[in-house]
Amino acid sequence: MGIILKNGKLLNEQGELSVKDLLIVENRITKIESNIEAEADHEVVDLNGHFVAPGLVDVHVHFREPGFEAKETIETGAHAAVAGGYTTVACMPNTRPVIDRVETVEFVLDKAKQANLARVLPYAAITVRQLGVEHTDFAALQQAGAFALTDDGVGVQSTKMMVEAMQKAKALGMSVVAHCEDNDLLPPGAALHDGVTAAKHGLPGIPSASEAVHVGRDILLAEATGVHYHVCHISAKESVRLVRDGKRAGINVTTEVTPHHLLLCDEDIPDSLDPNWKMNPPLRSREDRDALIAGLKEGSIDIIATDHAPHTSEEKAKGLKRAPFGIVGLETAFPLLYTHLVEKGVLTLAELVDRMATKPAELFGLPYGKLEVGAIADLAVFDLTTEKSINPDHFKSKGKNTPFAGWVCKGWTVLTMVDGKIVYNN
Ligand SMILES: NC(=O)N[C@@H](CC(=O)O)C(=O)O
Ligand SMILES: [Zn+2]
Ligand SMILES: [Zn+2]
Repeated sequence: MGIILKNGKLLNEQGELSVKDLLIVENRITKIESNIEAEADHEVVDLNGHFVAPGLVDVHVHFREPGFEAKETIETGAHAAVAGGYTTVACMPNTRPVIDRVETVEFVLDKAKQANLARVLPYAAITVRQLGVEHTDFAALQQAGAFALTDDGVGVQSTKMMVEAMQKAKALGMSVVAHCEDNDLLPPGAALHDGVTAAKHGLPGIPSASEAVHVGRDILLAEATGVHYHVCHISAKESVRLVRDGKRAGINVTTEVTPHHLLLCDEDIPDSLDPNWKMNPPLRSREDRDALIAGLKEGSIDIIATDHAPHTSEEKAKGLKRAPFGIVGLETAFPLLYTHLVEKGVLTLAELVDRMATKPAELFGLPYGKLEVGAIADLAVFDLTTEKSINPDHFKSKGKNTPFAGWVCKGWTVLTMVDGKIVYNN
């Protein structure tokens, strides 16, 4: 019994690639060797020298179910995940109803089980209906299987609500994950960063301080409460500076950055102001983008998360001001980052895998993200040589909203395995 994955290229301790076979028995990797002899009851899959990585882990996706199934369902989202090499994703609670009660957590877990593709771990909201007024029942939500606590989609405006959430979360050993945005600093109708592109088009802008003020506040509250505090989709250089300083002070703060904030800046937004370039937080300045890359490289920024935010084409056709914020990311993250960071020498392949699989699992105490004997068999195989351009029509996701259409990349998923079962085979 078992599956032999033959002729895969794996990273060794020195960060070099070497050809190996893997034996998977039930849901574990039981052997990684140069040549594993197949026995009669082994299924053999030839990987043709493609790159084998631990399955990617994304702690920030929006799967829209319940309530917004036209944008995405848990099944289509999970399909997009495995098509992108992701084996575990954590989905955000800004659904309708909000994931703020036990029944909704159970609903998501149930749908994920039915889809039987990626592992889908639901966040629970910090506040009822994400209105920022009353805490949810953290203990009950944790018991039901909530991954962590967040009001992603909106910032927790009240300092009192945030500090008390941190105190309760700390007592339960839960992480607090924050969309950092101070609404007092937002001009009405702002869709772009308060920078050159907004100015060029005479538009109001979203200032970096609207993010950084919350990052700073919450790091101080994390210090006071001792909770694990994680910053969502960091975008501004000021925020990176605050996280770096917090880490130096020994505070338990971690953060994620998206592929789009690493690869794009506001100067890249086309004059058409296509709403596929509208997301929250917005693409900031070139300097901000450079600070994010440096932060990721040095470890001030811990991990990469996509903030996969599908919306319908109708919604995105409403023009910059009226279209919703958000872009999809699951099916393009690895090819984009492999091509534009690894091939250009900004990150090593080992660093990319660390930031997309190993570290995200580690930060949240998940038993995944490692490719070694004894590990749970969650893995992804990528083709690092064939070039293909990004075509949203080919996405498994219902969301086609991406600014990366037409970008030519390497690093496309060949095969994804979750818990010892092949769930995607291209
Ligand atoms: N990132 C976005 O632009 N949009 C997200 C919300 C969020 O992540 O804050 C969404 O739910 O669409
Ligand atoms: Zn957010
Ligand atoms: Zn989000």
